Amino acid sequence: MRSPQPHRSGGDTQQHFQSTVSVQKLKRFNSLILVFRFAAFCFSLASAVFMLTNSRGSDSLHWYNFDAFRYVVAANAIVAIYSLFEMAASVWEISRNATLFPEICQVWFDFGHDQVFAYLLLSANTAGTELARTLKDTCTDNKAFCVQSDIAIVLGFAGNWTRMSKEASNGDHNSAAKAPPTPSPLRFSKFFQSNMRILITGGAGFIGSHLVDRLMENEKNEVIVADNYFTGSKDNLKKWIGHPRFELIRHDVTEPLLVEVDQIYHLACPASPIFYKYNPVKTIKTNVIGTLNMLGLAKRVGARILLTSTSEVYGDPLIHPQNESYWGNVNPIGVRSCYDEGKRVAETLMFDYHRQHGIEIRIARIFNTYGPRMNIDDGRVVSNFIAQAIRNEPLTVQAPGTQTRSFCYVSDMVSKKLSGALNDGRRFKLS
Ligand SMILES: O=c1ccn([C@@H]2O[C@H](COP(=O)(O)OP(=O)(O)O[C@H]3OC[C@@H](O)[C@H](O)[C@H]3O)[C@@H](O)[C@H]2O)c(=O)[nH]1
Repeated sequence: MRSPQPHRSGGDTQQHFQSTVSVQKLKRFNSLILVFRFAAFCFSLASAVFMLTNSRGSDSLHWYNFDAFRYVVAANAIVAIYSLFEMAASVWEISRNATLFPEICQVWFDFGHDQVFAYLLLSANTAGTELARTLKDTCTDNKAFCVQSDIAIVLGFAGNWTRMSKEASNGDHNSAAKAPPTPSPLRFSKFFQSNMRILITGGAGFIGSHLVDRLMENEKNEVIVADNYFTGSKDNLKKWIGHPRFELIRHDVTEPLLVEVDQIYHLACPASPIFYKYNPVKTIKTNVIGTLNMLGLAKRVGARILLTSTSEVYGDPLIHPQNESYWGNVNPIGVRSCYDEGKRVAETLMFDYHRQHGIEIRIARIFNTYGPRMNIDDGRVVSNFIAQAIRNEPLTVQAPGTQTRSFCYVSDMVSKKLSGALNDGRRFKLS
């Protein structure tokens, strides 16, 4: 089971995007497990107690004179005690939104061992049933333990059934997410502390270059920028060119990229309407094939990956402000669809790679960002207004004139939201 990182800070109460199973989903799932564990506990305990408290019957025979019945008591008592421990673990997990063990052990703890206990109960209760059947003819009122044994066996089978049902519920959860791919062995070396190698696609662009500046401040970071310079520019990165921890590659993300990195910030895509509408087919390719290529890379090298998505995944939203549970109102055939739908597919790919291959993902839906290094002819409203104001021209307000936007200054976007997003397990919201 892939689970969210324990909330170390415990204080992040915002609604978020996140890389893994949502906290609510985890809570629901752990609650379901708790119910199964409680049921198994009740049935097994009742079965064992039924046998142990059996003191009726004055004849010389008693249940403990028969191996099979002793086996029934022992198996049910073991399962009851173990279920008690499991229930305590469940309660702890639900209260902390966390899992008790590392991922691999957790899968075993949640499901793997259920079969062992289920078969223990099954074999014990089957043996008990066989014996009860043999004794049937000889069972009289004086041998009331036979009846109680039957009831205990039935309860034991019920315990077995709950364990098997819990195991069956694993299917859905297993598909929720796989364990992430293993990062490079150097990550865990005691002797060699490599730098964090970070790939930024679209790193020569407006937001990307600010992200480079921010990540280069940390001397433990090596930054590789891949950009095809369609809307980005080497000028944005000139202070880093030649720096030993920096590398700039002219590369189009629609082609595969073979690099060894620990983190990927996938920003590559024109973001301004006039640029993404210029070559819509290319825009879709960048979003779909480019994201596939980056996810393939993340899978191969075990890197975490962040996709910068957009507020445009909401299309022409019908609710304001948009929260993450809103799925949007998007025109699939409009002139902006290449970008809107492209980013939506990119988000889908991110989550499918996460669920299918365990890739650790982050998605940032960026709203309207402005600041230094924005192209003067970027076409977005802030740069347009500033350019028009400088030229003493009237400001153009496009129809209908009632539209609203959430604006964010680029350094806030980068320092508060993007740059740390791949370093911890916390989730985050962008607006
Ligand atoms: O000169 C202008 C330019 C734009 N506008 C209006 O201002 C609003 C904002 O438009 P912008 O072109 O700045 O861009 P948008 O907010 O639609 O999307 C932009 O910001 C969010 C990002 O995720 C997107 O990638 C980016 O396209 C629109 O309603 C637009 O019609 C004007 O009124 N005048």
